[in-house]
Amino acid sequence: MPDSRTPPEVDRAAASRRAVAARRERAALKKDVAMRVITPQELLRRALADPSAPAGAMRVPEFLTAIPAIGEGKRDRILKDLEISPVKRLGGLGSRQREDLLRFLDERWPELQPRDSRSRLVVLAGPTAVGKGTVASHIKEHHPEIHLSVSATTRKPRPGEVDGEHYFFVDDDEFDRMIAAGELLEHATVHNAYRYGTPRRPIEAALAEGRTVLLEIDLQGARQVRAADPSATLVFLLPPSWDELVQRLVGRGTEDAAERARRLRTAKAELASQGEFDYRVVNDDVARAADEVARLAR
Ligand SMILES: Nc1ncnc2c1ncn2[C@@H]1O[C@H](COP(=O)(O)OP(=O)(O)OP(=O)(O)O)[C@@H](O)[C@H]1O
Ligand SMILES: Nc1nc2c(ncn2[C@@H]2O[C@H](COP(=O)(O)O)[C@@H](O)[C@H]2O)c(=O)[nH]1
Repeated sequence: MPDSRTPPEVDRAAASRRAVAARRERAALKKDVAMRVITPQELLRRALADPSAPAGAMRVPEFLTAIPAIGEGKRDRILKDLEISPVKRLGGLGSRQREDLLRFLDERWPELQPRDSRSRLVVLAGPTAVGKGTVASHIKEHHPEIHLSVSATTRKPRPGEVDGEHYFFVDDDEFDRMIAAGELLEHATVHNAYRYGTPRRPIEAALAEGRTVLLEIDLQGARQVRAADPSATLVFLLPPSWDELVQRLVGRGTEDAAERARRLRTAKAELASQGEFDYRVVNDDVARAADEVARLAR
C-alpha cells in the first residue's frame, strides 16, 4: 500500500524510531556496566572512539550512576571536581575532560569495585607516630557513619586519654581473661612492651547494622584480621619520609628515648611489610589522608 504520509512526516517517524532504538541501546549499555559485563572504562573508550555510537550519546551523569558504587551525591561531586557540565554527553567531552574522566576511573577503580567481595571491616595500620591515631580521630569526627573500634590495652593512659573512649585500660589479669573468654578478635604485644586487643562484640554489632568498622591496630593485628577475614580491607599509612616520622615521634613527646628507639625498630620492620596491604596512603596532611582512608573504607 502506498505511504500516504508527507516526506517530513516520514522523516519524523524515522527519527523517532531511531531515538527509541538509541535509548534502548543506551539502557542496555548501562545495564552491562551495572552487571559488570563491561567496565566503565571500556564503555567510555567506545564512546570516545565513535561519538555517534549509542555510548557516545550517553550523558555523563547517567554514565556515572550506571557504576553501582556511584550514587547521585557522589556523581555530582565527581562532575564538579572534573568540571564537567551535567548536560555533556560522553561523545562530546573535550580532550582534557576525557583524560580527567579516564584518569579518575583508573585511579579510583579499586574503590568503585562492587563491595560484595569485600567485608566492611577495614584495618588502618602503619609505623609508630605516622599519625594513625590522628587520622582515625579525624575520621571519627568527620565520618560518623564509620564505627571506630576502641581497643583494650595494658598500657597506662597518657595525659588526656579517657578510659572507654581512647582505650579500655585494663591490667594483665583482665587482658588474660578477655583472651580466654574469646572476647578479642585479635591481640598482640606491641613494640615488645604492652598488650593491645580488639574487643569482638562491638565490632560484630556494628557490622550487623551494616556499618563500616575501622580498626587502628599494629601489623601483627592486621595479619590476624586478614587470617580471620580474608575479605577485610587493609590500609597502610605511610609517612612522607623517614625523617618526618622521627620528627613526629619526638615531637609527640610521649615516649622516653629508650621507648622511641624500640618503636623505631618496629617501624622499620612494619615499613618493610607494606606490600601485604591492599592500599597505601601517605599521611602528608591529616584531613586529606583521613578522607582517602574513609573513601577506601566505603
Ligand atoms: N599529617 C601530619 N602532619 C604533621 N603531624 C602529624 C600528622 N599526622 C599526625 N601528626 C602528628 O604526629 C604525631 C604522631 O601521631 P599519632 O599519635 O596519631 O601517631 P600513631 O601512628 O597513632 O602513633 P602510635 O602508633 O605510636 O600510637 C602527633 O604529634 C600528631 O599530632
Ligand atoms: N594489634 C593491635 N594493635 C593495637 C591495638 N590498638 C592499638 N594498637 C597499636 O598499638 C600501637 C601503640 O599504640 P599507642 O596508643 O600505645 O601509641 C599502635 O601501633 C597501635 O596501632 C589493638 O587493638 N590491636
